[in-house]
Amino acid sequence: MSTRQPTAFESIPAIDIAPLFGSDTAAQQATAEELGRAGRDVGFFYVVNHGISESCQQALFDQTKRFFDLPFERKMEHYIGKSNNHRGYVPAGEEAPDPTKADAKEAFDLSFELSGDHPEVRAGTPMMGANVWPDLDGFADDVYAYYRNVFDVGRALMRGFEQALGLETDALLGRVNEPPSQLRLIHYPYDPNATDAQGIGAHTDYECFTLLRPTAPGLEVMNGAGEWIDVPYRKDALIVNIGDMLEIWTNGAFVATSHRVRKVKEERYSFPLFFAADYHTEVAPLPAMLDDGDTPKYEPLAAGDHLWAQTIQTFNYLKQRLAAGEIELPDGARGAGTLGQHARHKDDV
Ligand SMILES: O=C(O)CCC(=O)C(=O)O
Ligand SMILES: [Fe+2]
Repeated sequence: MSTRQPTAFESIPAIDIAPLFGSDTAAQQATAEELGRAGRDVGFFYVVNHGISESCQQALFDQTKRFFDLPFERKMEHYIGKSNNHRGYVPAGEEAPDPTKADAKEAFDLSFELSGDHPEVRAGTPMMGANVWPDLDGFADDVYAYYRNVFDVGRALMRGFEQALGLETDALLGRVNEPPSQLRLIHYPYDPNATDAQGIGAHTDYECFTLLRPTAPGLEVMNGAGEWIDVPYRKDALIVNIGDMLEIWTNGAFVATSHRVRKVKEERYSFPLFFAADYHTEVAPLPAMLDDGDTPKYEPLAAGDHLWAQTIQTFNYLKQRLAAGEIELPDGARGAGTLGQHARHKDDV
């Protein structure tokens, strides 16, 4: 696959997205163009003036710390392997994108909340349904309040991308109604002895894009020259990166940039919201993204099946269910880490 690479960038841009929430159409267009440049050249950028209050973010941090500070047995009461829609506590070692290198992290996974009588849930669509919540005062309210806010920022960005790409209104956002968009609460514990352990190995994200709020430095992204570039910590920003689905929709005009988390000397939390398309969306290069004579560079992908297949191949409890014949890989599933820029760089990292 010969798709574009990001440029040999040395830093990632910051974009003030306040105009996306206002009514000044010229300012909106200018912001959309900045988003477009960043999506094409870098695949990563900070967004500032995103509108999520500090108190909302602080409540998320406080609740997350309270949860991860619980004894292991209490956390395991919410073990993700007890859930039938992939919600709950992910102990260190459970998720292994590269089985030869364990990530030094634990996590708590939640997603778009759907009630048990929703048709998708009744139909048994993977990963759809209700969240699992620990019995901690205010945890569900505070964490889901952040979810709603960051999801709304994602919607505003999706609109901006439509504009940046010259697409019709709803060409992208019309496929985002009740998506399997996960919010992960991630904890990278401080371990002074594990100096060369990775926090999280190199990868691209599977969805349209990700909105990340870390609490400390450690994130690195790979530029078009194959060099790892540090993403300095900014308290006032969310970090946005393009994922596989937007790379495919744009026929490679936007790049899903590889990234990783290196071990840092401090305890670190991070909060990625993976902004996905609706489960049954077919993601394929959009006709409007093909110039005359261009051919699609990507096979179509079923959004939800792609997420589910990648998840099955990277979580131990799901690998076991697969081996036991309790679940099946969706038809046409791709191997883990075989798509986009990451697949091209895989041997370099
Ligand atoms: O923790 C971070 O800064 C990044 C996490 C990440 O890349 C991911 O979970 O996909
Ligand atoms: Fe990621």
